[in-house]
Amino acid sequence: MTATLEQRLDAFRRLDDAKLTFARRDWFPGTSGNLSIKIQNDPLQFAVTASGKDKTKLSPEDYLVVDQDSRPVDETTLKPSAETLIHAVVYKSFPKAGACFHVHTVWNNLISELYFGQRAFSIQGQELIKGLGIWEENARITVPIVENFADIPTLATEIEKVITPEVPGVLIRNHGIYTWGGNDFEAKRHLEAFEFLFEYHARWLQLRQAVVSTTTTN
Ligand SMILES: CSC[C@@H](O)[C@@H](O)C(=O)COP(=O)(O)O
Ligand SMILES: [Zn+2]
Repeated sequence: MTATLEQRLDAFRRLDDAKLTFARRDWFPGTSGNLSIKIQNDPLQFAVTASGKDKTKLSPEDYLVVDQDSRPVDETTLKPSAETLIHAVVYKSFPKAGACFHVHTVWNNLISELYFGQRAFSIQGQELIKGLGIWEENARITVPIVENFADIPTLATEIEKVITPEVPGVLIRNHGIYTWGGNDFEAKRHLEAFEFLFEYHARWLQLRQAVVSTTTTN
């Protein structure tokens, strides 16, 4: 069964909302980023951003529906995001995922490079970890980091190997983050929580260094 017009329009409208919210935060520099919302599981179909668009704007040609092989369901001149395979990996790995968002920010890039040696970034005891749906006291989360392979099937395979249901995100080295959730509301909350944690940690390292330098020079 294929997605109905009503389901498509609902997914496109939700993508518009998420896209404009993230665009206001400058989370799509240089046309980077891609977003998807799942329409159905069996067979898998999801709405995804078209490749190379200015994601700070709305147009009638912003999204298309693709299948489990990341191929357009309808005849169209639009090209799905170059990274559609990664969205497909997320939906196939976690059938409860309903939306998947990808952004490039300075903070997620800095953290991905700083901790690439460990292939993971861990943080503990931050209130915003609850924004990831993890409510345990003094929780510690670990976000995997993969190499930024130019070959997207390779990148998608590497991501498939490291993503877990416990932490809804993966960093790509010097590239960006993929995060997901049960629906667009949850995926947005996860993305905001991750970005807060990355920025907090990077700024904390800077401030700590500044304090150490002042105390050692005085
Ligand atoms: C223009 S830099 C970003 C791209 O290389 C890619 O990483 C990206 O996020 C957007 O690709 P797109 O094909 O528009 O979905
Ligand atoms: Zn990207």
